[in-house]
Formats: sequence, structure tokens, C-alpha cells
Amino acid sequence: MLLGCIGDDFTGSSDLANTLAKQGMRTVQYTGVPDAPAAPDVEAGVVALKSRSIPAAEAIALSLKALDWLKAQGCRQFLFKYCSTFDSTDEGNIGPVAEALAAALGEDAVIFCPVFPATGRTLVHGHLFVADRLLSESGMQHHPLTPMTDPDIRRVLARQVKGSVGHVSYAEVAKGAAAVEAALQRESGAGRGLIVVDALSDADLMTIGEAAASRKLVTGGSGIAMGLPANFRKAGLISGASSGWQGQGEGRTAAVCGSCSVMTQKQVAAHRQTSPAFEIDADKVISGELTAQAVADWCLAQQGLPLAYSSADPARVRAVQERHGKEKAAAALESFFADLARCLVAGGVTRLISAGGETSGAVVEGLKLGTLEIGPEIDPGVPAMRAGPGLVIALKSGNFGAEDFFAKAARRLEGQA
Ligand SMILES: Nc1ncnc2c1ncn2[C@@H]1O[C@H](COP(=O)(O)OP(=O)(O)OP(=O)(O)O)[C@@H](O)[C@H]1O
Ligand SMILES: O=C(O)[C@@H](O)C(=O)CO
Repeated sequence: MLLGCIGDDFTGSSDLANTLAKQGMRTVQYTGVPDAPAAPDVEAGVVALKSRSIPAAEAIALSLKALDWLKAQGCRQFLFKYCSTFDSTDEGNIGPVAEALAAALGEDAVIFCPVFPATGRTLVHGHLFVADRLLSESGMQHHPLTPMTDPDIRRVLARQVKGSVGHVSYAEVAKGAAAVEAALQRESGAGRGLIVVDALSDADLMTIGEAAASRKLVTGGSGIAMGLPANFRKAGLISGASSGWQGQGEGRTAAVCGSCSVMTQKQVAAHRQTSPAFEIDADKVISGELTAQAVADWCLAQQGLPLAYSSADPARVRAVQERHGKEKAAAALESFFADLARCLVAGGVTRLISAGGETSGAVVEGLKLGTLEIGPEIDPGVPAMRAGPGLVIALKSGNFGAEDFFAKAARRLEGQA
């Protein structure tokens, strides 16, 4: 294994694995820290953690454990993947985890670059945009667990870390890899070793990747991985063999969705126009009145692609959180989705689509999925994956995918182009 990656959620990890696979690295995603060695042909390993919204100390401990495993697989470089919208709170977990990994690796110039142009995330003057809106006006200010109300990533990071935050400007990135390398050294030499790096395009990410060739640790969204495989290729270390992934023809498809993000709500609305959809009432889940088995039975009785969703607009989410408490509501819904996934698979579902990072984490853990083999891309940031001989799965980050995502994912999982 050459590149060892730690993802702070499950959908984000598959986003990263998708980027690395597209760039020609043989990539595998692991659910949590494996307790056995990786297969010898894996070139990039992504250890998916569910550490985005847990207490910072726990996120650090888990990430360091993942780092130890990746080091033991022989990795030469390490990547900490977080959300392209920098989902975190002032307590963490991006800053504290990155600082702990940097200390463990002895890296004194750590890149922070959440940029993912294919999904509209760009960074300039240290400010993160989603399409043409500042992060704080993009809908992310209403995120149920990590509302993002400050678009200046330098300021957000500074509130999370012990060390000092530096910046590499867009003007420097535009000058090329040597200029970025020099700027990283300048910032680190001035004691600002946690360095936010601007980027607007895939070409900028390739430049930053080239400049990061000798860095032990880089951090960012999946975009920061774009330029790293080229360094290994240049060194003659990548085999270029194809993975031979195949879709799942037999069985049935179902979709589950706990994401409340703006894009997901559009996808749910589009799906409802043509296909069966069951709205999960959060209050009834929390009270125990609605069971996962009942929802699974409903799904399994439908023709076409059934979708079970709890997605709601920010006002309804807030009302549920006020009635029950944020953590209790999230825990109840996530354990419901884990049960639902188990019931669906037990009922014959072989192609499962899950939307939402926390939701997908619960689904993957609920199904006890171990190693995920990366297949073709469904939409930017979302690959089809094989979880075992009888199950293929797609994990969609909240804001990813086109409006017809659910139907498209079903086709890809079946093996259609
Ligand atoms: N109807 C609802 N009322 C209150 N909370 C809800 C409701 N539906 C979902 N939630 C909670 O909202 C959160 C959604 O998080 P999740 O990570 O799954 O989606 P997301 O935030 O859109 O995705 P991502 O993190 O990938 O962008 C979960 O904690 C879930 O329990
Ligand atoms: O980077 C992203 O936006 C996604 O991979 C993700 O992590 C959202 O949960």
C-alpha cells in the first residue's frame, strides 16, 4: 500500500476512494480499522471512520489507530479526508485530528484544502464557496449536526487548533507546484504549519498534489487526492491494472435516506414524482411507534425502486431536535436506518442505496460491511461499490448527485452504463 487514507465518514471515504480509483490506483475502502493485513495488490487504502461528529478525543484516538494500521501496511504518504464543506464545530474534529496525525508523523507543513470543483466547492482568499455562494449562505449553515456559519476556513480552523494557521494564496497556486512548495515552506518556517491552500479548479489540485509529493500528511476533501497518484506513477510505483468490478444483476434494489441537505431534498422530491417513497416520521421513530421492519416490509411490497426517507426541511429538523434533543434524535434515527438496512438485506435486497454521511455510517456498521471494492462512478463523488458476493452499495454524501440520483444509482449498481 502506497497511500494510506483516513476518512471521517463513510460517504466521504467512498468519495475519496472514487477519486483515487479514477486516477488509476487500486483502491479499497475499509469499514473502521481492519484487524487483518490488506490484500497485497491494494495501492490506496481508505479507512472509513465515523468520527466527524463524535467527541474530539475519541476522533483522535480512532484516527491514530487507523494511522498505525496504515503505517503497518507500508504506506509512504497519508491523507486525512474530511468534508468538502469542512463540516465541523469549534471543538473539532478536523483541526484536532489533523494536529494529532501531524505530530505522529512529524509533519510540520500540513495542507488543508477542502476544494472539490466538480461539486462546486472552491476556496479563494481562504474563503470556501459552494457554487457561487459563500459556505455560510449555501444551506450548510442549517446542517443538523455541524452548521457552518463562517466561510473563512482560516478562522474556522484557528478556533479548533493549538498551532498557528497559515495560508497559500490563489496567486501562489496559479504560479505552479514550485511556488506552492516554497509558500508551504515559508508558512511552516514562520511557525504557521497548518496551512489553508486556495484552489479553484482540478488543475490547481493537480498543482497542489505535485507540490505535496514529499509531505507525509495532506488533508482535505477528495479533491486534494487528485494530484497524488501522479507522484506515485512518476516514481514507477503504480501497476495500472484494472479492478474488474461487476454490477449485481440478481435481486432487488432499495434506497434509504436520512440526509436533510438541500440537494437530497430535491432528489427525494424528484423520486417521489415517479417512484414509491415512504416518509419516515422522526417522532414516531423516536417514540418507537414506527419500526424498521414495518418500513422494510413496505419497501419490499413495492414495484420499482422504493425509497424510505426521513429528510425534512431545516424548520422541521429543528422542531424535532427541540422536542427530543439533538443527540437523542440523531441516535434514534441512525439506529433505525441501521435496522432498516438489515431488514432490507434480509428481505432480498442486493442493491442498496444510502444517502447521508451519518446515515450511511449507520447503514454500513449495521450491515457489518468490511471491505468495499470500488466500482464505476455514479455521479461526482459517489462510486458504486461491492460489499460482498451478494451485495452492491452506493453511499451518497448529502449534497452530492444530480436530481435523478436514486434512479441512476440503481442502474449503475445493476451494472448498466
Ligand atoms: N426528520 C428529521 N428530523 C431530525 N433529524 C433528522 C431527520 N432526518 C434526519 N435527521 C438527522 O439529520 C442528520 C443527517 O445527517 P447525514 O450525515 O446522514 O446527512 P447529511 O448531513 O445530509 O449528509 P452529509 O453529512 O453527507 O452531507 C442525521 O443525524 C439524522 O439523524
Ligand atoms: O467531501 C464531501 O463533500 C463528501 O465526501 C463528504 O464528506 C460529505 O459528507
